[in-house]
Amino acid sequence: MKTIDELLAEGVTGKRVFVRADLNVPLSGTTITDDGRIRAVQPTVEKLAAAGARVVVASHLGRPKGAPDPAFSLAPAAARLGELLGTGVAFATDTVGESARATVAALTDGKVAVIENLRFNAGETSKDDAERGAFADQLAELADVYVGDGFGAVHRKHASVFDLPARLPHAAGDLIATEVGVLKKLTDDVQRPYAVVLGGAKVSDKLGVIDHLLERADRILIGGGMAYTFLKAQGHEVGSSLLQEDQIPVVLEYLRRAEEKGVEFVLPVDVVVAPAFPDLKTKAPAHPATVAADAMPAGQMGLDNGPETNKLYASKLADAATVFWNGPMGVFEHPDFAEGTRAVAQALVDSSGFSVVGGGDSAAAVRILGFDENAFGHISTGGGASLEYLEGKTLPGLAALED
Ligand SMILES: Nc1ncnc2c1ncn2[C@@H]1O[C@H](COP(=O)(O)OP(=O)(O)OP(=O)(O)O)[C@@H](O)[C@H]1O
Ligand SMILES: O=C(O)[C@H](O)COP(=O)(O)O
Repeated sequence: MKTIDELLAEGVTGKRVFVRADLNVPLSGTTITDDGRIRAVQPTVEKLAAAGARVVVASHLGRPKGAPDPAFSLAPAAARLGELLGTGVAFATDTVGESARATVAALTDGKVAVIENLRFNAGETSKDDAERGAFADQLAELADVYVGDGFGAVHRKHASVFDLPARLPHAAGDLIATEVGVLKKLTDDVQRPYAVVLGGAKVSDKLGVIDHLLERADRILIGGGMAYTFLKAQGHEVGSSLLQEDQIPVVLEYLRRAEEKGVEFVLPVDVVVAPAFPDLKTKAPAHPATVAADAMPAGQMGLDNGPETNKLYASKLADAATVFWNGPMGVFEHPDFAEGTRAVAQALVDSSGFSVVGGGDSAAAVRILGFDENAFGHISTGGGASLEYLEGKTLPGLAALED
């Protein structure tokens, strides 16, 4: 992969450089609750601007349905990037339309523009090569050079991640270089015991990584929304908790293989439940109750690990030489369900092993809960992306940058 410094050495002054970032930040309305992913791409944008490039920053945000949706506008992220750069940024209210073309045409050397959410266009995420390609062609008209630096999205075979770099001279940004450098350590030369903590809400996306981890990890700790498919598979009531019912045979097989291979597979022994998903805007009291994991009342929703689980997980992480953690242990955005996530973060801070925290919300969680970023070995901007990297999968957004 060409590095950004090699690209700069070739000269970018006056060139339009398209930076595919991952500005998929957590929002409460239009307020950014954690700007970590914006700060993570800032050095690449600054380097390019300082070298006189006309920088066009693009990203997805959330999962809109291929059409404009104000709830998923990138405007707040663009404004924050402008503040961080100290120069402001121009903002195009569409992605490849009149506003984008005019905004990019008006850029002068060293200035930065952000275009609207890539996923407002069906072509971005289309499974049809031709549809994706057609959208990539439109994006390519906005730029002379492509820089891939949205590590959090490199596992997506999307137009801006995979098809666009094939159409333009390309390089990898500094964030991608750093992320890949750290994750390589976990695949090439992992120090043992190696513990992996998995949680979060993208259960169907992430269950598959366990197949690979059973060959690599010494301990696998499950929490968050992922736990309930396992508890259900063991025959327990899970009420209205997040559940991937069709994956029950798969997770039963994981449990069987873990036993056969001597991989310690740890599930919650108690959970915090509530009658409904909490209101994250008002943070109104959610009426939580702690119950044993094998005695969840029907009609209740599991929203966090319980205190006994927190102690158990801390003990399993205390002597780990390496820990990879993706996915919050509960709905940490609400104070009634933040303890499980806090407990895992604290266990990593207390342990002397090397810890990697990966994922948009996981990384946001440790910062929002007040932990010092430097207390962790590495905070990755990629959740699904880092898991798929660890699985050894070919990541479309990295493959597209190689040549
Ligand atoms: N028991 C649960 N039920 C429902 N949602 C949960 C539960 N536990 C955690 N979550 C939610 O999971 C979300 C984060 O999950 P996700 O899988 O997106 O992790 P991530 O760190 O953002 O990774 P990625 O970068 O791949 O998105 C949080 O918003 C949190 O509220
Ligand atoms: O948050 C993430 O993991 C990345 O921004 C990718 O988002 P996606 O899972 O919606 O593709």
